[in-house]
Amino acid sequence: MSLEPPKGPAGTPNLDMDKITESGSISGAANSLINQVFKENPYFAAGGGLMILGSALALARTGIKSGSSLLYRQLVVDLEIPSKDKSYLWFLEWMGKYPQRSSRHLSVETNFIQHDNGSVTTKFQLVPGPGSHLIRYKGAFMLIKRERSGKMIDMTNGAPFETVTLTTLYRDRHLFNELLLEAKKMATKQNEGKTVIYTSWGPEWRPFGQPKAKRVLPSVVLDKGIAKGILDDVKDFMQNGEWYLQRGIPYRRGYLLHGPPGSGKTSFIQALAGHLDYNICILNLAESNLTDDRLNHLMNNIPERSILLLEDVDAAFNKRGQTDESGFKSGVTFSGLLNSLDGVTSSEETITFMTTNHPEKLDPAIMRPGRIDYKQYIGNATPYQIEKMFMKFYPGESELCAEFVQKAEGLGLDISTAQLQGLFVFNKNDPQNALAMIETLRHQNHVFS
Ligand SMILES: Nc1ncnc2c1ncn2[C@@H]1O[C@H](COP(=O)(O)OP(=O)(O)OP(=O)(O)O)[C@@H](O)[C@H]1O
Repeated sequence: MSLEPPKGPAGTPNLDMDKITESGSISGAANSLINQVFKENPYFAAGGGLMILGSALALARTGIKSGSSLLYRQLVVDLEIPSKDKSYLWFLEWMGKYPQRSSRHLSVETNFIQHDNGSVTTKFQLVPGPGSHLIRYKGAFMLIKRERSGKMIDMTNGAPFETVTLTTLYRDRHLFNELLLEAKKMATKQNEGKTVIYTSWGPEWRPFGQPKAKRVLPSVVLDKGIAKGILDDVKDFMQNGEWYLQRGIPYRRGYLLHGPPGSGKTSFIQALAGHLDYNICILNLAESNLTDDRLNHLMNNIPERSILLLEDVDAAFNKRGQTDESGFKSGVTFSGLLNSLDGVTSSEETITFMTTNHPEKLDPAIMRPGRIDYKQYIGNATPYQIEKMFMKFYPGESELCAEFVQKAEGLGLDISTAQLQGLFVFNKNDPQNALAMIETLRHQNHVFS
């Protein structure tokens, strides 16, 4: 049987037809069909064929693309760390110190480091800049891409949003966790023996400068028994989480330290945080741009192991929109503060310290247990404190100390411990002169010069 090739539209004989044999195989039939469709078909010849070919190619390309992306997804795995996440800075710092990396784009981060003796040095750290970087971690290759979003800006600080994407083979995905833990450990180690001070930055907490060397508790001299009383209470609270849980009581405790300026309220809370190995989140309620919403958000998102310190808590008791003598206008309302205090719900314990120079301005509603559970007056220097502070500055000078205390009492001095410290700092190595200058302290706002 022979397959008679169909003639083309123009009646021209097809060259391929010559190759068709008498045997009439199936392949011959297919060829003939192809010829029919592609070569002798008038639509195909008129360009329709090109269209089909084009579409077929496009389809094939899409197929290859999605096939390869499917393969990519099967073989590799990405981890995205947005700049809003806590581990973002840890990772950059870790990467800055990681030896096996090939980074061509670097960014500088300048930090000031406070040493135990109080001196400060500057440290420049080169961290991977925006772009791609390749590292080898525990035998696996990882592609690190740091990208800045051109459009999105963090409204709180004007900085562009960034992300770091880590890509590695699927089988090595467990290394992500190990890497992040290592980065966290490195960051925590740097803060060992130090107190991190957080301040509010828009709606979030950010470390304020470098972690500070811990202030030891005895360096803050309070009147007899005060420091011990607070410390015992905090410790007792921290050891009784189970007790609170079993009774369904929110696991939080509020402390109010009130008294004149410069009596050591803030210093004591910082030293207490250091003693308990806690960090501290400081919020000043007199801040003009602090609103109820921001306060609520901040109080519900305190970094772990941190004491919350609300300074000038009386600011919330001014009527909304009212400005004080210094022109401050607080956006935090009384009900906003109460709601935030009541709303703090954390599985961890929440320790809130509040300070004020004007306890008389506080509404009694804040004294309800759960808001303020422990109230302590921290006043001006008592003879007990004067003696302790003198001996702290001039060890071994007990005779001069007794004279100093007697003179202070005789003068009826009502001065803050900060003023006393000022006199001793001015006469660093001269207790005799400190004694001679004691009268200057009678003028409350005296500046030593
Ligand atoms: N009792 C104290 N013992 C040791 N240092 C003190 C004491 N009181 C004040 N100082 C020193 O005085 C300075 C101011 O103290 P601090 O800020 O703690 O006072 P404050 O009571 O919180 O004041 P304010 O009410 O104005 O916030 C600090 O340098 C601190 O070291």
